[in-house]
Amino acid sequence: MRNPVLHMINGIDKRIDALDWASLHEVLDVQGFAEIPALLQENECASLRAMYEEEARFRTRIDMARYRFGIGEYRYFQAPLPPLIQSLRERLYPELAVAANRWLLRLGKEASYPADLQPFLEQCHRHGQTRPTPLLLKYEAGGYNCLHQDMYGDVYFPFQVVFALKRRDIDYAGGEFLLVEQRPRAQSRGHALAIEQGSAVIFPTQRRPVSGTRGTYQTTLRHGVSTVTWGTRFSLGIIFHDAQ
Ligand SMILES: O=C(O)CCC(=O)C(=O)O
Ligand SMILES: [Fe+2]
Repeated sequence: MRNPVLHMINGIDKRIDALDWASLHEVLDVQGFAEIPALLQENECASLRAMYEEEARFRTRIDMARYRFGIGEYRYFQAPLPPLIQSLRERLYPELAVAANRWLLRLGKEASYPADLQPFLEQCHRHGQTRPTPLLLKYEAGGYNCLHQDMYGDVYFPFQVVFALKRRDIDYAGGEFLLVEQRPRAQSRGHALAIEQGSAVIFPTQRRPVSGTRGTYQTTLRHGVSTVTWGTRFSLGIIFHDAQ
């Protein structure tokens, strides 16, 4: 177990390095998604929530009902990203790129994801995807997010990460993070994840490889949020590919 005092004083970079990545990789390979326990501190969650009201930080605001995406609102940050979010994106990327390349190999494909975020973003930029995608989401009672995928152009990274920024059953109830896995020629399987404040889920953007008796096949995943029954739920989405 990590020393809780060290955990408090260490910056986010050190906290990410100190995660049990061996077990996260194993869990990702076996079940396709993995929970990261308490990575953000309470004051960090509070400061991220407070940013929501600072209009100048965002490039786009989406009223989900308008597009029939659900009920709630989200805002995409504009460049330059706040340092905490930049660090999360930069520091989570390299481990997830290792997993992404391992998944390509399992499918008999060549490893193609650069080891670091910057060259990956340059690939996005060459495809006209230049707008940053990290976002804050806010749902009031009655809010929800329909099952969806977040691809914003030809280039996309196969993992994304979502952080809960409010306390379950104290600040809000319901609002589980949903993942539905569509299996070829079989019924879909759903997962409802109750994420604690400061914790996160790593999940596949689009597909994941599954090893079967006749080799490796792929399932398709969609994610969303179940109805918030009371209170306000805030979350932070870290998407690694930029948008068109
Ligand atoms: O609010 C949530 O937990 C869902 C976030 C989401 O859709 C995303 O990060 O792409
Ligand atoms: Fe999403």
